[in-house]
This record gives sequence, C-alpha cells and structure tokens, in this order.
Amino acid sequence: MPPKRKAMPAGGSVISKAGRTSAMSTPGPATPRSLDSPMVSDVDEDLIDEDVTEAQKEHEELLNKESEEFVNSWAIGSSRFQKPAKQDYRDSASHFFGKRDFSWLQLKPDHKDCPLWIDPEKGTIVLERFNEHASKATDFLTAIAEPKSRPQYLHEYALTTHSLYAAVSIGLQPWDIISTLDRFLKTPLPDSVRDFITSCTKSYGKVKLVLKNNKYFVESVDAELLQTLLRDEVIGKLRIHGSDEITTSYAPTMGGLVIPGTQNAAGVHQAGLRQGDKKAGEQGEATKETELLATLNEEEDDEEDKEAVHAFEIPDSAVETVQKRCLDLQYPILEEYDFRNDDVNANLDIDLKPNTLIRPYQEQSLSKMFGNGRAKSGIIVLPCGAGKTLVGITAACTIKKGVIVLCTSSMSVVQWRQEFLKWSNINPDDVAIFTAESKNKFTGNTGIIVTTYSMVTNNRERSHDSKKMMDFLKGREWGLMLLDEVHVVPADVFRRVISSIKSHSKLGLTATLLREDDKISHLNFLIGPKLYEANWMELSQQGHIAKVQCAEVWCPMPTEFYDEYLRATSRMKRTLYAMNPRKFQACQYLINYHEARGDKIIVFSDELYSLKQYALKLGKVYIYGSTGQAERMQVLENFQHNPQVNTLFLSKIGDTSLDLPEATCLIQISSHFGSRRQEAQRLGRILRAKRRNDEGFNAFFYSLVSKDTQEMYYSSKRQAFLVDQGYAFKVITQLANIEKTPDLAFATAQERRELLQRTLVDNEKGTEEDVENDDLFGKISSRGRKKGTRRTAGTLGELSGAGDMAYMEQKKAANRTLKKNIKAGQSLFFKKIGREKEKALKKA
Ligand SMILES: Nc1ncnc2c1ncn2[C@@H]1O[C@H](COP(=O)(O)OP(=O)(O)OP(=O)(O)O)[C@@H](O)[C@H]1O
Repeated sequence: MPPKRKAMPAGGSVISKAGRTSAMSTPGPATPRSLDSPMVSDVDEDLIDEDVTEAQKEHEELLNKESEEFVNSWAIGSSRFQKPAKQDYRDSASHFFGKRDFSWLQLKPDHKDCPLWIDPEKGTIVLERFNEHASKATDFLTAIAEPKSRPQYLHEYALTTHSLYAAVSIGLQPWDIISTLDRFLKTPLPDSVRDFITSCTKSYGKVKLVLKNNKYFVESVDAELLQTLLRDEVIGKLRIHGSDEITTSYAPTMGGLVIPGTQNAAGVHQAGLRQGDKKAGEQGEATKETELLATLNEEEDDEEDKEAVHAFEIPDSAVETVQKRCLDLQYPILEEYDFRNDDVNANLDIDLKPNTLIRPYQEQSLSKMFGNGRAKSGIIVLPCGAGKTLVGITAACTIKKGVIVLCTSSMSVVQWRQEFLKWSNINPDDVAIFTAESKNKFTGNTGIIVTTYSMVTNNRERSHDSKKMMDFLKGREWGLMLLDEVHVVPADVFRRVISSIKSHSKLGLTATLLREDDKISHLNFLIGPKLYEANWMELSQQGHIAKVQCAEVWCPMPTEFYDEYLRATSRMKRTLYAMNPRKFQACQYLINYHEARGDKIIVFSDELYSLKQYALKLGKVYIYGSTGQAERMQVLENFQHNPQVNTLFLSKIGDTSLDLPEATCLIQISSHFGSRRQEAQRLGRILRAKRRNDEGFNAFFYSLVSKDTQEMYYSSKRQAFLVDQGYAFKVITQLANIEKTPDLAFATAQERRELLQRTLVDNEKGTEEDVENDDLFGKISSRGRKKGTRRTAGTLGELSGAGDMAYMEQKKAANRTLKKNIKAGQSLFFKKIGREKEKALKKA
C-alpha cells in the first residue's frame, strides 16, 4: 500500500504562469491546487521578467479579490449552481453553442490546475490529458465513469448507472466520488450530477451475496436494511429455517493478501529487480497513478476494520430468486467470494513461476478484483495482445481453488492450457481439456478444466463421455470461472453456463466491451460490473503493445466494374468491391513494399472468393475455415519461420486468438460490414508484434476500400471504436508510383474486363461461405449457410472452368518457381500446394 495521504487542505494557492503562488485563505472545498503543485521555491526568480511580474501581480490581485468573493459564495450543496434562467447568462455568442452553452457554470479561480470539464445535463466528463494533474484524474475517472473516447489530448468519459455501480463495487463510497470529482472539476459540481451520483449509488453495494463455508449468505453492514429484506414477502420466506438470528462478524480486509506476480509477491521481487530500470520506473508510475484510489480504499479499509457485517443464510436453490428480488427492490446484490476462509473446497497447488512479473496494468486490474481481500465477480477489459490470459491465470493463482475456463473455440482451449503451463507451476495432470476431441478430467481432488461455451451449453444429444463430463462439471463447486471473450457470448448462453455450473466467482475477459446489438449491459448483472478498462494508447507508449500507423486506402473502381456494381444484388456488390482490380493492385503494391522492408504481412478477407483469388494470383499462402488442422499448423509455422513465406492470407477465422508475434503489417481487403469489434480484433493481430520495442518501430494497418461504394460507409463505422481509443486513420487516395510496380496485375483494360466477367460467372449462383467462425455466436451460424448462398465442394475453378486455371496461365513464372521448389524438396508445405495446382491443371 502506498503511504497514506492526508486530506487535502482547504484553500491552497493560485499558480501563475511564472510559477508564483498567491495565498488564498478563503475557506472552501479542497481543490486540486494541493495536488503536488509546484512551490514558489521551485522557480528561479531571476528568470522572471520585471514587466511580466508586475502585470501578473496586478492580475493576481484582481483574481484573488474575485476568487475570494467567488469562493465565499459557493459550497457543496449550494443551490447557486443550478441552471439559471436563459436570459441571465446567454450572450451574443451563445447561439454558436446551442444547448451546449455551459457558460453559466462559473470557472473556479484555479481552474487551470483542474483537469476536468463536465456537461451537467448528460454527465459527460472531458479530461484535459495535457493538464499536469491529468494522470491522477485519469485513474479516478476510469473507476467511476465509462471511457467513451481517448484520443491524444482530450478524453471523454460518461457517468452512467453502470459505471457508478462498478465504482461502488470496488469499494468507493458516494461521498468519495462526489468530493474527488468536485476537486478535479474546473467548475463547481452541478447539483444535477451530485444528485445523479447519490441516487445511483445509495443502494448499490449495500447488499452482498457471499459463499462462506459453502453456504450462501446475504450480507450487509446495514442491519436495518437486512431487517427490511427479511420483512419482504419473498426473501423473508427464503431464510434458512433455524437461523433466525442475523449473524454479525467483521469484514475482511486486503491485509495479508498479495496478488502473485506483483512486486510484493514472494519470489518475484528478485525477478523484478532483474527487469531493469524501465520496468521499475513504470511500476512506480502505476503506483503513483493509483495513489488516489488506494488512499480512498485505504481510508475505507481502516473503517472497515472496525465495521460489523450482518448476514443471514439462504439456501443454494434460492440464490437466483433472491438476486432478482433484491434487484426489483433496487438493492442489486454484489457477489463476493471469501476464498481465504473457504475450508470446504480443496486447495489447488498453483502459483506463478518465480520469474513471472505481471505488468502494472495487469496488477491494477487485479487489484480491482481483489481490492478487499475477497474475489469480486466482474469484467476486465484489456486491448488485444495485452495479456488477458495472464490476468486470468494470476487470478487463478490468487484464489487457488478449482478453475473452469470457457473459451470461444477449441484452438483457444489448447492455447489457454499451454499458457497455464507456461506461466504457472501447475502440474500438467491438473489442467484438463473438455472439447469434442478430448474429455479428460484432472487426476487430483481439484484442478482446472478448459472448455468452450458450446461444449457446456450444447442442447443436442450428448455422447456418453460428454454426458459424464458434464455431470462432473455440474456436480462440483468451482472457485473461479474464467470467461474469455465475453463480448461475443449472448445473455442466454451465459444464463445456461451460470445456472449449470456453480462457481464462487466469475471473471470475464475482453478487449472490446461492445456489441453491435448494444446488449452489453446484460453482462453487468450476469457476470458483474466492469472492474477495469485499460487505455490502448498508454499501453502502446509503454511498449506493451505495438504502435500502429493506420491508413484507409481509397481504390477507385474502373467504370465497367462500377456499372456492374450499381445493378448488382447486395451479395454480388460485396464480391465486386472486394474484387475491384484497383484494390488488387493496391494490395499487390503494399505487399511488395512491406515485404521489401522485411515485414511479415497478414491479409484479411471475409470474402472467401476474393481470399483465394488474391492469394493464388499473387502466389501466397492462405488459410480459411476448411483448411485442415495439420495444414494450418504447417502454414503458420512457415509464416513464422520461413523467410520465403512473408505474406499470409486469412479469412475471418484468424480474427481472434491467433498469436503471431512475427506479423508487423496488416492489410484488410474485405470485412464484416460495419463491425467495430472485428476491426479492433484484427488490429490486435499486430499489436503483439515482437519487434514492438525496436527503436522507431511501427506496425501498419491498411484498410483497402473501393471508392464510392457502401464499403466507404462501413469502413468509417468500423473505425469508430479504434478512433475512440486514440488511433488516427490517414486517408491515402494515391499510392506513390503504383504504376511502376513490376508485374502489376490487371494493368490493361482487357485484363480488367476479363476479371469482371470471371467474377460474375464464378459467383452467379452464390458464393462459398466460410465454414468456420471463431465468433461462435455471430449472426452467421458457425456451421450453417446463409440463406441464398450455397456451399461448394472443391475449388470454384473446377465448377466454372476458370479460376485456378486462368491464374495458372497468367502466373506461369510464379508457378514454375513453385514447381522448382517442390522438386528441390524444399518443404512439405510447398509440395502440397504444388500438388493442388497440378491437379487443377490436369482437370482443366
Ligand atoms: N506480464 C507479462 N510478461 C511477459 N509477457 C506477457 C505478459 N503478459 C502478456 N504477455 C505476452 O503478451 C502476449 C499476448 O498475451 P495474450 O495472448 O494473453 O493476449 P490477449 O490479451 O489474450 O490477446 P487477444 O485478445 O488478442 O487474444 C503473449 O505472448 C503473452 O505471453
């Protein structure tokens, strides 16, 4: 714990530009002036110009006089700051601002030192990132408000019922929130906002559901409130017979609980010292940033030491009814697990390996979960590639009880198991996998099971083994349920998971807490509130994720393509804007350029037809849903280690969970409409670039869009989330010297016309759908077909008489090289591609 901070003194000093201070003895609420303001002695007086100081003196005197009157006139709770009548504050400039004219909120005298602005009507808060007190305010805001947009200089947050619920759940009290917010604001806190905070928080966090010695207790520090609940006709009847008395005990504190992998953890300290100055510096920075919150929590812990907690017991079967009833009564229940006092469930022998040091933001997110010595259920949001897996593993190492991990695909299941073995000392026999292929149990009393959501919620007839495994999962209590990629799983799937598997605490992990159907709020009550959300830009500045240059490349459509586009069905439109020859050329140009720089490139296409056509024409490798597991592994292996395989074409199956730290450049040629989530997840593939800490290194993300088509509209929608995270998309309308690209494809009008004809013929009867989708719960079913489309067996070239064969003719040179490589026995992988080509040739 950082040293305890004393309450900030009232009043303070007004800082002039030259660093001079002037005393302000007026009583009033504490202000951010006292937040490490530079003292007058810090300033070299010789450097201050006489004239300037005179003018400043005058200004300060005036300011002091005004501020004295001003500060005297306001105090917390004063109705002075309610919105005055329009005629009292509107002036000739007001019409420029319309409803957003907040000039009636008078600035505090020391507003320059306060980093926050507030919209009193909507509760939107704007943070000046350039303000010297910004970092302290940032941590506070992350705890109480939803980050909406975080570009470089101004961040926007919104106070919502859910964000305030989350703030209460990590232990903040309404008065902490009100007074700290008031301290950071440039204007006095408007009454409307104060009332909103009070009303949202007064009932939150008052009632907790705690599983102690395997019995459920409804718990509160407010005995009166528990009596009210017991008088309720529904809850009263559910109290366990014979436990008429409300029991009283004392709340646990964080005392003694150390999150593994942190600076304080045993075994890690030494490793921490070896990490070098940079890491130590960052750790210090994180500690500084959390100081404010820690102080608030610490003060509260002291109080909690003495605070009595009252509880009554309810049966397991009544948990959902009580939760629902409490919600109806406006007392939402928070779930907490007192794992340190759980003597019933066997302890799991697991700890992080001694040299594992978790990063400051990982530590911060976990401290929100374990803030009061118990495990709170909730969601942690970290950017793609920032290490959510290790956060989940560290939570498991802290709780040390049975763990069940739910993933979206069997590929992630394998990865999760590997990560448990990589980061912790867990016995491999204690981590078992439950998928269609493997239904193992752990050998000891307790352990870890990694599975998928679909395995657990499958309604179809189960095999004998599968049924036995489900009985095993349902028949025991789990200490922790780790829910990976929570944003893709619909509410009813969660309900099915949660109702069939009993777990004391739940931790949801995601990079993008957003859904296009806006149903994200369901997660708040099904799993728990958002406990922490990291800032993408901050993490990339600290080198934990790569810095990325984003660009949107506008590719005009040749007239004949555009004519066809205008009259095509919506399905064909998508194919046409993906197959736009100018887009193809841009892709070819960018691949050449980045391969020459030594980059490893991933090209994404949702459109299977274009994925294959592009890859075959350019002689590159590709993976999509139907690619067999062995071939996938081989392709990925080659992409990572073979210097001749520098570009990989991927369908949407590579959107998530693919760990390819070699990839440094990403080109997107076709995507899923306006999905913000897909855009962010794809970016995530290069955020983990190995070379991210090389001097001046940048990864590149290009989105190729066909000009004047629907794709332009979708593209700007897709970027919204990343723009809010601070990424800027440059628009490129002309790629320099593209016409000089050697062997530029479709350079003649004749070739472009042929491409158009082929595209139309190949897709006349529908297009092939990807047969696998890692987003298991997306609109397109994972195994099914979309209405109006058809699945084809074999290659499209075989059906249309074109496809591969036509490309083989055009790319004779590339294929000859390919054949030579095969003959030289260069790799099995090249041999396989060669065989496919030869087969296609023979058929033709
Ligand atoms: N504290 C740490 N120290 C060293 N390496 C770490 C740490 N945390 C994470 N990593 C590494 O960062 C990489 C990304 O981690 P991980 O795969 O867990 O990311 P993620 O957040 O789950 O990404 P995605 O959402 O894309 O799946 C991994 O290679 C992991 O080993």
